[in-house]
Amino acid sequence: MKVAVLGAGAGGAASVAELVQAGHDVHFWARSAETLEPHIKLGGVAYEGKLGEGVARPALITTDLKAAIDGVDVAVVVLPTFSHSAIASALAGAGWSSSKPVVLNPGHTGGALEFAETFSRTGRAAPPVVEFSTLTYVARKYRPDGVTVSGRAKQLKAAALKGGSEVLEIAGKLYPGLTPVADVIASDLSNVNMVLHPPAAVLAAAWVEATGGNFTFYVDAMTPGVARVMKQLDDERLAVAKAFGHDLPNLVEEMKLLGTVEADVVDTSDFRAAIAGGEANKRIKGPDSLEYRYYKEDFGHGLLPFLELAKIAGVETPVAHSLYSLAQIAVGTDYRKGGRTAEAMGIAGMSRDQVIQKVRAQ
Ligand SMILES: NC(=O)C1=CN([C@@H]2O[C@H](COP(=O)(O)OP(=O)(O)OC[C@H]3O[C@@H](n4cnc5c(N)ncnc54)[C@H](OP(=O)(O)O)[C@@H]3O)[C@@H](O)[C@H]2O)C=CC1
Ligand SMILES: CC(C)(CO)C(=O)C(=O)O
Repeated sequence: MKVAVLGAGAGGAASVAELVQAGHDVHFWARSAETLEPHIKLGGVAYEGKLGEGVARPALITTDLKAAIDGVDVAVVVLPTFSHSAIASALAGAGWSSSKPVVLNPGHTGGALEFAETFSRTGRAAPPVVEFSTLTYVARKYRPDGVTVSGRAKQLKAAALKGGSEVLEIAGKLYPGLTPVADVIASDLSNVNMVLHPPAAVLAAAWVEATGGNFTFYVDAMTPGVARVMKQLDDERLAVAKAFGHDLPNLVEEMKLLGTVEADVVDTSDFRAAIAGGEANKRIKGPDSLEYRYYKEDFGHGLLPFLELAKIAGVETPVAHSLYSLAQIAVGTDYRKGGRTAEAMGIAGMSRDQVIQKVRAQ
């Protein structure tokens, strides 16, 4: 397939590596010349880890969005989710067709809804949008022209707004291992980062500020108290999902499907042991400051849309509220500004049944 990969962070670089290896004709786009320059110099993306080792050479590397999407069958957005609205506007402006699929890898919580809402506000019908519940990789860019991939999701939840099974099939050809779920609310609420990051982000904020993140986030900061808060937050997530008609696995079971908790873990209620024992995440350091995406993205584009969905479903979520409020104060921000509100997702004022109807209408 002819694919535009939009984004040159760790996820975008890993995607280029996997898609080029699989024989797809890849156009690699990023907004800044500075980020792309090392890749242009190398002629591609150096990769190591779960995808093997080598240099993946896409057909085109460019900051010109029009050139990147010219003639492609599908666009894959591999960017922090706080940029989904900006990329939706940019794609609409660059002439993206309303009939060609866009894959959000990941969409996290509310990605497809926000993307479609922003695109349609430009006056054109939104294209089919497929969202993944999380990124297909655990990956970091330790060098400017390359990526280290320590995990590749085994089973990953995905759903589409418009186009249904047809566009999910296209996404599945690009990224084997997708598990289609009933609707985007089910994939929204399967976003593990929304549960995995906020408890330690808030409870270990002093540690982050004092050390610049010199501790392991999923081992050192996965203390018994953090794990207890995480478990309660996860129960709230499952309750909201249930109110929308979805029986979802708990966080540890979901991470087992992804492969970030080891397959032989039996006690899925012991969050601390299961998560700290995961090989893919084990060595990942804490955030270097309160500016890191765990503080921005997982609140403004994680817990915020979650709280909006919980409100619509009429489910109490005191732990999510507490973490959200404390993070706002600690970070000194208002997550609603530019955040994924109900309005941004195009579901403001809707009842639970109206939301279900909206996401299931093909
Ligand atoms: N990495 C991982 O292991 C995991 C990541 N995820 C999620 O996957 C997504 C991608 O993650 P990852 O690739 O690691 O993120 P990165 O932090 O590596 O991505 C940074 C890139 O995003 C670009 N960017 C930021 N804002 C915009 C914008 N408005 N328009 C265009 N480009 C933008 C930056 O561009 P520039 O260089 O110009 O600043 C930069 O190149 C995130 O949602 C993340 O939470 C989920 C699970 C695991
Ligand atoms: C470490 C990981 C992959 C957790 O699974 C993550 O969520 C991230 O870096 O954003």
